Amino acid sequence: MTAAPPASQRGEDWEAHLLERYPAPTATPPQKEKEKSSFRDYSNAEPGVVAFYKTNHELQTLALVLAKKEQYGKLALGEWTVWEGLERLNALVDESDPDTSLSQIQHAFQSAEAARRDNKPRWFQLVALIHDLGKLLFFEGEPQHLVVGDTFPVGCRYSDRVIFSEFFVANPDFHDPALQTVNGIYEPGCGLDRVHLSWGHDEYLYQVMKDYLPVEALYTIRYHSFYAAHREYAYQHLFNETDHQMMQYVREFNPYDLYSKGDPPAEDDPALVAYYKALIDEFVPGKIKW
Ligand SMILES: O[C@H]1[C@H](O)[C@@H](O)[C@H](O)[C@@H](O)[C@H]1O
Ligand SMILES: [Fe+2]
Ligand SMILES: [Fe+2]
Repeated sequence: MTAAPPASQRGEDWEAHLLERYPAPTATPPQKEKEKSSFRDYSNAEPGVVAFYKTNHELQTLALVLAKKEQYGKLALGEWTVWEGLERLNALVDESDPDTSLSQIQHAFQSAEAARRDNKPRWFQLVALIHDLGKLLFFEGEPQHLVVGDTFPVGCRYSDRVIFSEFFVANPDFHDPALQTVNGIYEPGCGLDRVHLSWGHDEYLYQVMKDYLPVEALYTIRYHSFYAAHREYAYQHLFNETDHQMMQYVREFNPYDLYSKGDPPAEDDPALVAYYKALIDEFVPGKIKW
């Protein structure tokens, strides 16, 4: 492997060298198709996954979500590059996820490589790489139930299409009639932008990336964990026209997030790293506020 030239001298030659040294993977591993139904099988989930959702559903109240939005919306944690963020994630294993016990940086590469293999646009590949980066809130001291897992609206009736919805009975909001009508504190058709989802890595990373990425990318990041909506078609009464259109991007992205968890982990290859560092620099160069 040739050592990377300094950033200022990396032109087309360097890119060409990378592509030659590290061509985009071509064939999708054939065994993946038949395994699709075995992902997100919560009925056979480990006790840790069930315990995670019990805590998550009990503690994520409207009041807590508003407080976390206020706290982290200031982006006052520090300044670092996206790559540094990815490196921070390396030590995290997601307790809510029945499908992977790899580190999050491996998941980031698997997802991004799957997108690259299918020749998805550059912004889509970047989303695949960084979509879970908000999980670094865990390293700022947040417990996993405020960082990972599926998201759901707070401030209105819980849908039974949210996984483990039986656990909502222990949430204080469940016993507040004003928060348990179909629309709750929202106007029908108000649009998801006005709806507060349970706090976690999606909303946080959306806030961090707001000024850097195209709207399709931001929307995908913000709602990728909202399975009740993008997979189960719940909460449509809160959607506006934009949501109906934009949710297609989330649905298009989902297989690259979910099914890539069955792919072999990426090799430790400097050219792979260089490819993704260049991709990051294209959209989010240098240090940004977190
Ligand atoms: O367990 C997973 C994991 O935490 C993902 O990052 C999140 O996006 C999914 O919605 C969740 O089910
Ligand atoms: Fe995620
Ligand atoms: Fe993910």
